[in-house]
Amino acid sequence: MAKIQAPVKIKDVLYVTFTDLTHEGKAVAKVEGYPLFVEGALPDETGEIEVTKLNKGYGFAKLIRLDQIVPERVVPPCSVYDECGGCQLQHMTYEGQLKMKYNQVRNVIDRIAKLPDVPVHPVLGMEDPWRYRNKAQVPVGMNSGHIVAGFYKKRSHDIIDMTECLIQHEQSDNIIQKVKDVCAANGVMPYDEQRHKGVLRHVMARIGYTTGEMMAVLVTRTAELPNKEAIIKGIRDAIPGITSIVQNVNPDKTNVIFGNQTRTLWGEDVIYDLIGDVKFAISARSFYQVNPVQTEVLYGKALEFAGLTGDEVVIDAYCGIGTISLFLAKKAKEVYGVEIVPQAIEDAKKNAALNGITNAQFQAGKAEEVIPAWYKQGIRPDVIVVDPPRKGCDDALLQTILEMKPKKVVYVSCNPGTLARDLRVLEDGGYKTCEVQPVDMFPQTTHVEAVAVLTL
Ligand SMILES: C[S@@+](CC[C@H](N)C(=O)[O-])C[C@H]1O[C@@H](n2cnc3c(N)ncnc32)[C@H](O)[C@@H]1O
Repeated sequence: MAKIQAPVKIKDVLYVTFTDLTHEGKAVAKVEGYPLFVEGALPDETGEIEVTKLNKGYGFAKLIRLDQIVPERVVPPCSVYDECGGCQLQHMTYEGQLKMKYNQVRNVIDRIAKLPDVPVHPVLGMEDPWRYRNKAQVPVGMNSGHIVAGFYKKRSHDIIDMTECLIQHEQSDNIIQKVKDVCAANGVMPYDEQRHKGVLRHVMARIGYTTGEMMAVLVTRTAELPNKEAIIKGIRDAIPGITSIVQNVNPDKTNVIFGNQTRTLWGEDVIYDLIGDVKFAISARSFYQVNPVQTEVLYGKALEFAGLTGDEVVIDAYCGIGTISLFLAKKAKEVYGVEIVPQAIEDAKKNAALNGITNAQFQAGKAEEVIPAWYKQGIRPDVIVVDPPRKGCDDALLQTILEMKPKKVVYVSCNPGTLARDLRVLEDGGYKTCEVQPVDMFPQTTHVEAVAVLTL
């Protein structure tokens, strides 16, 4: 194996100044230009670190002590912040988080898209950046004779028992605790991953943010749920207002949470929620945005950027359950949505019907294959909205957009790096990026979404 060239050795203890924060929330300390990534520090802080791992071109170190700290540093309010790994920025003020996310987007728009003159607006953050998630799913296990439910400890499958998660809706905490207690009281054994024995594997809680409807999902290894009727009664008694209790069966030895079989034990098969004035039916397995408050902010921006007057043909590529399509349909002449997951397309069609929307059509398939076929059939969109997964748009789709020449492209992105890469392709093909608006969908974590608008 080639020897790694680095100016430091494993176990070296160094005094450093941190200069930057990576998109994963790790601080960067450079030694003779060689970057070391360190958890728990912030830019401009100084302190002692111990080198733990060396790679070609970069390494890792652990923080021993901080010497000078910055005003952006706060005490993380969550008691299991260091162990859990679900949040990465709780040790930073919310203002500091928004500034960091802005820099992240600005940086790639400058460096990768090569658009230093394009305005990137300040990040649209939340008034209250806590308790925003509408879906919680946690593993269940046994620890010292007690049933525990919580999150996997960083880089392990040890379950941290927790009674609250500060980014989850309060009712999700309640549902998880009560389901755990009721199952324990009725002799339901938690799943033992090592021996592939036991019953209860995961608990999921879903909340309809605007309707207050609540769903509890028990993921079990066996189809049979011991003391089923007592469990249903126990959960209903313990959680007044619950509207749906569902069982999902996953008999496999796997890290995948859900199995293929889902049945409603009591109540409704779905809960409902609203984004703007569009109603969505959400089943146990449906994909649905997890931060409903900021989803409305993000889609509101996409709608504003699309500038619809009612006469436009719109394509929504990577449409999921049609959230953006249905949000736009009320202001457009026609909307065509395409999505790779057939079940999501079924949900999109149901949600269109639920809202009496008749000018939205949906097709299952790859955006990069379906949209060129639509083009051949003579469909000429005025606006194309794309909301791809983290890897960004397929190049074949970008080339089709350049051929179709819609007046506007609205790009919704969960990964600034691939957004910037794709903006460059569209710019080289003749589009102009007018502005970029980052939106904070996931406070306390390092993720940032952004929406950009391009015109011809
Ligand atoms: C970031 S999500 C956006 C979902 C939706 N716009 C929303 O806001 O709920 C990206 C979606 O793209 C879908 N997807 C991934 N690759 C795809 C492809 N090649 N063609 C079409 N859809 C794809 C995923 O299944 C996922 O639903």
